[in-house]
Amino acid sequence: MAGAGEKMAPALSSVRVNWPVAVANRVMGAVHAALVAAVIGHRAQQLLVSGGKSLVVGHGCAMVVADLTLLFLWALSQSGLWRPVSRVAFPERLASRGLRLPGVDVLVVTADPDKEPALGVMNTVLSAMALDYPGERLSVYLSDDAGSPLTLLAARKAYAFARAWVPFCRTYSVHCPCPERYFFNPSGDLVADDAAAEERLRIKKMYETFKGEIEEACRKDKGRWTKEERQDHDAHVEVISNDGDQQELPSLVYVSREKRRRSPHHFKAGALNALLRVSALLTNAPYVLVLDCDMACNSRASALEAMCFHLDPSPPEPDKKMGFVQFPQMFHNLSHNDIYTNDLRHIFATRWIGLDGLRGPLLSGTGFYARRDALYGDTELLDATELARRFGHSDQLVASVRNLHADLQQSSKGKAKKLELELLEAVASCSFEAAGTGWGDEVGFMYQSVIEDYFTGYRRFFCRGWTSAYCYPAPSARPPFLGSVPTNLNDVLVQNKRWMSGMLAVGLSSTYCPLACRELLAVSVPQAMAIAYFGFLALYAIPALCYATLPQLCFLRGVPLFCPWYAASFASSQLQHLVEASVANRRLALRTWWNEQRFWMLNAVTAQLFGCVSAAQDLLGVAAIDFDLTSKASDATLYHRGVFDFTGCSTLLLPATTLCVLNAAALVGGTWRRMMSRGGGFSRELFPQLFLLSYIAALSYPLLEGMFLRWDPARVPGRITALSVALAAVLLALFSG
Ligand SMILES: O=c1ccn([C@@H]2O[C@H](COP(=O)(O)OP(=O)(O)O[C@H]3O[C@H](CO)[C@@H](O)[C@H](O)[C@H]3O)[C@@H](O)[C@H]2O)c(=O)[nH]1
Ligand SMILES: [Mn+2]
Repeated sequence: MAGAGEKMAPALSSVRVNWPVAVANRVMGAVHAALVAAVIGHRAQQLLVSGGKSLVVGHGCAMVVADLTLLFLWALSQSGLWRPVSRVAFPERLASRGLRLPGVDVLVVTADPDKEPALGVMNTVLSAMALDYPGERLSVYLSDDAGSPLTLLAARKAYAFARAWVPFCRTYSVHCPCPERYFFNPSGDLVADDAAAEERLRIKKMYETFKGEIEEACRKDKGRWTKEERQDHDAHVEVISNDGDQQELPSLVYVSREKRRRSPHHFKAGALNALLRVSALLTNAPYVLVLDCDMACNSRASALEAMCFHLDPSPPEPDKKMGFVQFPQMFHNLSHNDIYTNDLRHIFATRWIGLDGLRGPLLSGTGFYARRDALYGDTELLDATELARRFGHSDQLVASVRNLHADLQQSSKGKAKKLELELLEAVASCSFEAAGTGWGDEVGFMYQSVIEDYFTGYRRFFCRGWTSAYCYPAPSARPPFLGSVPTNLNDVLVQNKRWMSGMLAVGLSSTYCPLACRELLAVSVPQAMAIAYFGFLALYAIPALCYATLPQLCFLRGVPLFCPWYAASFASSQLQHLVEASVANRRLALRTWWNEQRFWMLNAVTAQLFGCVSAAQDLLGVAAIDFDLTSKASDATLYHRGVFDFTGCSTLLLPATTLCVLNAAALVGGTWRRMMSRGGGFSRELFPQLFLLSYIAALSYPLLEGMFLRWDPARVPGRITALSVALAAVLLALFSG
């Protein structure tokens, strides 16, 4: 701490706790906890006085399990609401500090030129090259897992275009570094004077030519490469830039690691680790920015902003050891009526802000600036033999690890060294890791989960005492990065299933369960809870299944299931949800609330349910979890009209459609039976069930409509509808008495 009177340099960032929201969250949390305790107490009492009547006991026990699971998940989720904060970075103060900016290696990953069109990937590459950062300290590495000549060709062309684009962005202080968006979707980023306008037109023409060429090449390339060729190819590294006359331009390096069908490639984490090694040999920057191929920079400021947190020697929380600075995932193709809740509001506009007030948000796969040495783990005291064992047998690589420590603080590395291509390709080969190195376990991005971001953030950073910061833009500021969301239901569910199974595999792992991780519990219990919450998220499938069957079957038989406390705890959980969504949207967010309720229910009995199944198979060693790539090229017309697009939906949707038919049938059948019964009408005790069934019917209307009222090609596939009706009929016949 500076003594009184001592002049302190202005801080590079500030942090403020949002107390009104924190207090509101805590009060609502306390009320909800009390109400749920009352529900569970009441249920237990009912079971005790039931005298062992088997029906009541059966239903009662299932509902207790459902409610305890809900309570467990809810309790874990609360730490992300406890202390929301907002941060501001002051990059303009960096210059006055006289700090040397460290090098940054940008790691961009792509895997499939059909699902990830080359033009989009190149826009991401170009946007990173145009970041507001000294060109000689910025390098962009593109990993192409398909080893596609098209992507390599596109990268060469992109570099040629960057020679005009990057200087243009710098000269005219362009805000949007992504050319496609700058030229065709400008948002307040047009240059004013004539000379600038002329230059803009010239660059735009160049961009159009570049775009035309890429699109033409894509057309020619379509279908030329088989899946087998993409899974089986040599390593290829090409330093596209690095010529003498372009000192100021960031270098661009194309890396296609070797892939062999027999050798596990560990998906994105494997690709990132190959990039870490190649970049260590060439530029060895102390910081890396990771970008998915569809997550383009939308502001040029993020690199300097991130450095405000990494470099500030007197941050507001001096004990923090900043491992990475995470920016939110935001998306350019969101619909106003976001029926698939693609904006991930729950994570990026709520939980991460809350976790930032504890020890920082979780690593989110893309849009983060991380310290290379933190990704490497503790290496400072290791001797040469141990370094070679962990990092692999490359003298140059081991030397780069050593150098990293020598000058982390002063390092301004960036210019690529001249190296033999064989050296670079050797570290990108399958055999390099296969030789029993620590990659994927002790070093780099971790392999044990397909959700490499979640797992790496947790094990590599938080367990080892590193913290993180969340750089969420002010409402008036440009989103720092913009990615793309899947636009049909099947893609969304497949993506969610991967997340759910990957996270649950960590949650259920006897070695890695966050609630049993001593290192983590020692630094922060709330953070362990938050990490565990995501690790167990898929378990929502269990209560969802109970709530989608038991109340329905009991309603048909006229058996009441809920006490009045249920209504109160249901209302309180809805209120919490509405407040969360409204705080995030800065207005009463009824539509967001409704869309999220609906998608939550749908997701629970599809992606989360199948996520549980694949995590269980993974644990038992029956089948490994796969990384199904998300398509970035699906038709978005229906999504933008707010209509569910069921194209391609498969068995993944079946539980949802079956349960929705069951619910509708129970609602109609149960009401009919009550009306026809002697004395007619409902007993008061059945009202909560009547309400629940009606609520579920309203939420699942798009499914019912997609099965029975739509005839367009994007309706629920006929065989899924037929199967659902048959399954629901069997369930009703078996259990409705
Ligand atoms: O074998 C692979 C598989 C994927 N990728 C790349 O990984 C990125 C993410 O894949 P995507 O299909 O877009 O997955 P998403 O579900 O959209 O990604 C989310 O979920 C991932 C974890 O499952 C995180 O890594 C991502 O950052 C996060 O945005 C893309 O650039 C892919 O090209 C590879 O390089 N190699
Ligand atoms: Mn993606």
